[in-house]
Amino acid sequence: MITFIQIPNQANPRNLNKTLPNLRRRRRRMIINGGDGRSEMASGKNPSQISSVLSLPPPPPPHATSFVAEMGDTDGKIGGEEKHTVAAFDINDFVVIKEGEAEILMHAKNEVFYNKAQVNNRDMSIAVLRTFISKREQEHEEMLLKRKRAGPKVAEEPAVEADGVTDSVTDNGKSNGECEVSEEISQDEPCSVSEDPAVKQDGKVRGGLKPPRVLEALSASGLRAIRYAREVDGIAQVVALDNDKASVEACRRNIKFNGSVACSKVESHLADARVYMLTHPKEYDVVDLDPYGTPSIFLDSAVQSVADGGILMCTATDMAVLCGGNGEVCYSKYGSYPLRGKYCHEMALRILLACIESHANRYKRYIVPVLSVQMDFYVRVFVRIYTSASAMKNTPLKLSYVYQCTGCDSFHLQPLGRTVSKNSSVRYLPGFGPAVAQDCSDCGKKYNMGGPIWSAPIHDLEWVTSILEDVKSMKDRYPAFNRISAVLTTISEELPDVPLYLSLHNLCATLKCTSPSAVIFRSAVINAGYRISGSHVNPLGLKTDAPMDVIWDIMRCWVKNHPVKAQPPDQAGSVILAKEPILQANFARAVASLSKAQAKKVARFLPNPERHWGPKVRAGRQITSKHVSLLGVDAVNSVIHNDHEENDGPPSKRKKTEETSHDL
Ligand SMILES: C[S@@+](CC[C@H](N)C(=O)[O-])C[C@H]1O[C@@H](n2cnc3c(N)ncnc32)[C@H](O)[C@@H]1O
Ligand SMILES: [Zn+2]
Repeated sequence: MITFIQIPNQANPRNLNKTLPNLRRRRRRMIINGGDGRSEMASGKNPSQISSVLSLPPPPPPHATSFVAEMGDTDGKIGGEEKHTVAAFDINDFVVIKEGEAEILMHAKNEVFYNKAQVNNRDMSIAVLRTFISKREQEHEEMLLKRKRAGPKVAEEPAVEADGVTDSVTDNGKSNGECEVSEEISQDEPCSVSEDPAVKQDGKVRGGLKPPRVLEALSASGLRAIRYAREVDGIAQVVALDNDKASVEACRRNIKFNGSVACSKVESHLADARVYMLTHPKEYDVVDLDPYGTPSIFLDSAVQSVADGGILMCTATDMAVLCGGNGEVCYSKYGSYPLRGKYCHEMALRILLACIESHANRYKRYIVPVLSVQMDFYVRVFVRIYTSASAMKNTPLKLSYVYQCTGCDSFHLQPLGRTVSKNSSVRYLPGFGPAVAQDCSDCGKKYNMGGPIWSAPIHDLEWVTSILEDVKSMKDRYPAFNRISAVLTTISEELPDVPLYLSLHNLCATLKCTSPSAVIFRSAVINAGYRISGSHVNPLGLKTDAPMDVIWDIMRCWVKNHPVKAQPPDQAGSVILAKEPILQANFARAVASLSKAQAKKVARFLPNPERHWGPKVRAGRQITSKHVSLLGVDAVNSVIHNDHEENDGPPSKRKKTEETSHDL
């Protein structure tokens, strides 16, 4: 049985109309090719299913019942020359999964990792990649202008990048997925990679700037790599690695299945990503790490493989580790101690950033985060990487330890370093400490100390605005449009310089009082002269620059009007309430107590689109009852009892999920 599964576009079902011209074009190609085109195989094997998804009349019957791909050997050699073959396979063993413009073949045995829920992750990455490409061009143009202004000598220099490659490319007049060479790629020809990685598809002249090369270091089925190649204009090449033979075979099959643009741009190699990245220093403008669980073992080589000004995109799904489930494990992997505060998901992002910075610093490099997202069951950060021994000295200013009270959850940050400026010179010194007394000044209990975390901004708000605008301008091209635009909207309103957030519910739990509404609490903070915003990480999270004693004073004033039952005197809440407030809180509604998005009723947080929207166990692993903590009782039962309708992947193929079972 062959099945065609399409990830629905949450934004607009009309997006299917966009697919029609492509399909018609492909169908034409199928006829030219004698009915053996790749995408048509699916329609050929099950015309009614394909047609029902795409509302087309049934395609002509195929004359082939199996698809045999000739793609060279899989000896793991790295380099573009070797022939890639995949053994003959029977199309009947596969289902076709469509996400964005990519279609991948998933084998019934499901030996290769695929998680539908990661569509949010892939869409967000595509959005960042598009913005990266346009910002990079903008920066290059500004640099050329600067050179020109600097004087004729410099201006006359050719627009050549550090490694001396220039390019001037002409348009082939076709967009991704519409390349005329479709007919030329016959099944017995190997997928070829563009000889010149500088060749661009969109034909824009970029004044000597090479189009970017992307490394998808942990590629599994190649879905992500293929989406990058087909959906993002201006990419020169995507190299997809995996150290698993079945994944590389699947990736090569999928590259071929996706037609000429994928074939000309995506290369797949069997390789240990760590070795590959180490041996390709500063070669990739974009490096994407999307591992099972922790990325920690890949970071040292990844930061070396990114070109100057390039971008590293990195996922971590070991949230239990990053959120303090096992502090010592987190320390061994990331070099930071996590705390189990309500803000732990943001702390996870900041631990990952601090860890990447620390690896970058080893090579006189440093990071600039452009977007850092906690979504679904993982964190994903997008950081640019630069080399500068002097800029690197600023790192301790961007890191802090966190003191968190064991009684009332008040938290305080202590930066690792500080600077003293005298005339034009700057001295770098250790931070002053301790930032807090031995016992909590609010409730008298001890502090736990965590970190160091990245305490500088985790997003570049100009980037966030550009990404959001770009996403909105092509909403039909993002299957997860609703979700990613909601996340980006919330991020765009976050206070950029406040590292962690408070939980209003947690404050009230400490005092055992009823909760003011978020609007009333936000008004009191604003009326006291401080700033406050939401957090994309938690709908109940509140970021503010008001110090903890002001926050507690506001709550003391609230409790005066909303009294609580008497509690034992040694409890943190009782100690806090025993003090008279210094500040008299004003709860009158402040104009800015609702964010712009809230005022306009723009979606900021969305529920998961369906059940079991979560991580998966490692490819090929059998789901057993021990995965309950990761996947939930329903999901495990549905797999154990073969209840395929409950599953969000291909029937009986849900055996692959993440090893990180224990990680959530
Ligand atoms: C979570 S999956 C990647 C999913 C993929 N990025 C996507 O979006 O669908 C992780 C992949 O990393 C591969 N992998 C694990 N360790 C590796 C290593 N040292 N080098 C290369 N690949 C590795 C695994 O075989 C697996 O296919
Ligand atoms: Zn306390």
